[in-house]
Amino acid sequence: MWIKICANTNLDDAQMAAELGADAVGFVFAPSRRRVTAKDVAQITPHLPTNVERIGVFDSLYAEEIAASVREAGLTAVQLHGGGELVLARRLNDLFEGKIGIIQTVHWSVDAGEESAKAVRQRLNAIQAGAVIERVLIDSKVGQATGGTGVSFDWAAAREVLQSGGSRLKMIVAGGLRPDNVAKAISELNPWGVDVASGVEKGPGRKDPEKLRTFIQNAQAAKSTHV
Ligand SMILES: O=C(O)c1ccccc1NCC(=O)[C@H](O)[C@H](O)COP(=O)(O)O
Repeated sequence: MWIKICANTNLDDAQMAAELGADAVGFVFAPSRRRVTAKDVAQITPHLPTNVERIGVFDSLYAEEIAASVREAGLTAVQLHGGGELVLARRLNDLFEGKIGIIQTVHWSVDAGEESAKAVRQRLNAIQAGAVIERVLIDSKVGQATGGTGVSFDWAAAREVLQSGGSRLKMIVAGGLRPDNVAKAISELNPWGVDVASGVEKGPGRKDPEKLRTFIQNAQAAKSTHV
């Protein structure tokens, strides 16, 4: 199970996540209480183990702007968290000659009922047909808030959508995950990976060591049949 610990704001938290077994650490460049700058992240990334992915979360729709932050901050992957037409992913792929990881966020609107399932299914089909993005992160949208909400979407409604709509994509589940529910999310949705921000914090932008340890242990121990 691939595990991303997101919304890091300081070196101690990012190093702790890596030491406890996270596969990736995330930094939020989108508007957020946990927002960081490329300059901040450039002070952190050189001190992380090279096998840990360093992922920037962007809502920008401008590839050149994102690329400048990637270079300055020493990132290995981007999470496209804004509207994200495939043209943006293609442009980034070209700019980095395929040597950048690209994760596309697809939002599940928790207020939209059955329309959410339909919208996510359409989005997954389009992404799969575009053949430029390999990994998709499904996150909750709550009102206008698109990340770090601490709210989970309807896993029962999502199960069939995620397993059929985009079966060649690597699915990452986010939104309201915590140490006590991550195993249930994995058993219900059988994702390729999981992602968490607020569920392992003691306050915005500050990780809680015990929550982090338990989250990673529980995610690693959960059975997933994803291949
Ligand atoms: O974490 C944020 O504050 C944030 C704000 C705005 C856009 C994205 C943001 N985070 C991106 C992530 O990938 C989070 O891990 C994801 O939204 C899950 O957050 P949470 O529900 O708090 O675990």
